[in-house]
Amino acid sequence: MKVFKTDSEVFDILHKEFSDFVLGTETVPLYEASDRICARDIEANIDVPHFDKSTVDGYAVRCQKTFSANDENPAVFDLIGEVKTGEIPDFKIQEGQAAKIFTGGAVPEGADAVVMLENTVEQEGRVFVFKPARPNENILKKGEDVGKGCTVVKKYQRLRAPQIGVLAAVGQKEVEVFSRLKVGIISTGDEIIMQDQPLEGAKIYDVNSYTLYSALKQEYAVPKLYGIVKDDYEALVGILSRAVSENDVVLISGGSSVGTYDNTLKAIQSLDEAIILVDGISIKPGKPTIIAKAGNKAVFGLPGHPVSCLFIFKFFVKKLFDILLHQQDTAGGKVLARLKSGFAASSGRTEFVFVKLIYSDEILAEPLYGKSGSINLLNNASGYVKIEATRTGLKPGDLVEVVLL
Ligand SMILES: Nc1nc2c(c(=O)[nH]1)N[C@H]1C(S)=C(S)[C@@H](COP(=O)(O)OP(=O)(O)OC[C@H]3O[C@@H](n4cnc5c(N)ncnc54)[C@H](O)[C@@H]3O)O[C@H]1N2
Ligand code: MOO
Repeated sequence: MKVFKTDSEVFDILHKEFSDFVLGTETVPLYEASDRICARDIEANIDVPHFDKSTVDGYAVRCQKTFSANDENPAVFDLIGEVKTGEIPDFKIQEGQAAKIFTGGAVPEGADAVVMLENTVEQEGRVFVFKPARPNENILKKGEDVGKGCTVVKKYQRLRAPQIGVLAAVGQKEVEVFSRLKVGIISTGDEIIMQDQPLEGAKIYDVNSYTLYSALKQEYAVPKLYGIVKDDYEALVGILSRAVSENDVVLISGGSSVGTYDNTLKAIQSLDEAIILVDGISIKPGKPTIIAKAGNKAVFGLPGHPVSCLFIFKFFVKKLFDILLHQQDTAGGKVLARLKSGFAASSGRTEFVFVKLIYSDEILAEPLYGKSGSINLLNNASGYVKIEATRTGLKPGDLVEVVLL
């Protein structure tokens, strides 16, 4: 008899088999690098700032003379010049001297503080300072933001606005990132048709190509459609081999359960260096899922039912992506919610129940009932609740963890 794997066994297999996957890299302009994954540690090759920088408009001085300054007894300085923003001053500040400076200007040598304009009065070549200033006050020291030689962005780090900002600050115009995963999508089944074909007999429109394509667009992936393949072993082998040669991961939906089982499984087995890692998972929905490795490529035989297909994508394919891309778990956020009504779970498998969240005084989770064939179930769902195989169900009022979709 066929032995079904548990969900945690499948996670372990994915880790074991795909952790050493080698990702390609490419160099992209920094403007285009948003959300990309950095391909190497990047060290700053300059200090930021690379000069002592004033953070205010005011006067650069040696601050000791200001220590006892107050409204009645200002410290008095001789104004000896003005710092042009963007230029390193060609003069030095001595005891008792001040130079006018603007925000972002380079603090002249000899000065150890900048007093804010608001705390001073300038009169006939002299500057009166009415408040004490501390050493380094209003100065961003050379290298204080980023020190030369320090790692600013790490390999596998996701580049968001702050990381892009720091790379811009150290003078990078482009950055080496990991290439997006190439993912092929194949739908199978004699009954599946494209939306521009007439809806005759018991044909149905292809949903899985669309849901998978759309879900992949939100991932670190480039989806490629290979169309609908009839229940024909030779045709499937042909398209599957091409898809595997052109992609890192291939997703075939349909034909994975017992009826047409042989086609998908056999087609995968026919691939060069194919190893079937998983053939059936003890979960609901998604039991008839196949996972295989062909060389260093991953192939998924996903259940045909649109809900099961998309759920397996979210639960296992996304997990594989996290492993390939060395990312922490990027599955949805979680919220605690109180069950609005109970439900029975009797399959003997780990069950995932879709729920709609209702935000009132507390967050309520309303279970959604429907079969895995009904895509509108997912359309109405906010997330899902996991029920371990050992449980027989959940009661109204139970506190549950909802993984958001
Ligand atoms: N005797 C058994 N029958 C079934 C079992 C079982 O264990 N024993 N498992 C059921 C479960 S659970 C699922 S899930 C489905 C999975 O079946 P397949 O992966 O073989 O998929 P198909 O039979 O090809 O299709 C199932 C269903 O989904 C529709 N479908 C398929 N592809 C698409 C698509 N691209 N877009 C929209 N809808 C699609 C297809 O027309 C079928 O209605 O098997 C159960 N049966
Ligand atoms: O796995 Mo099926 O997805 O339970 O409907």
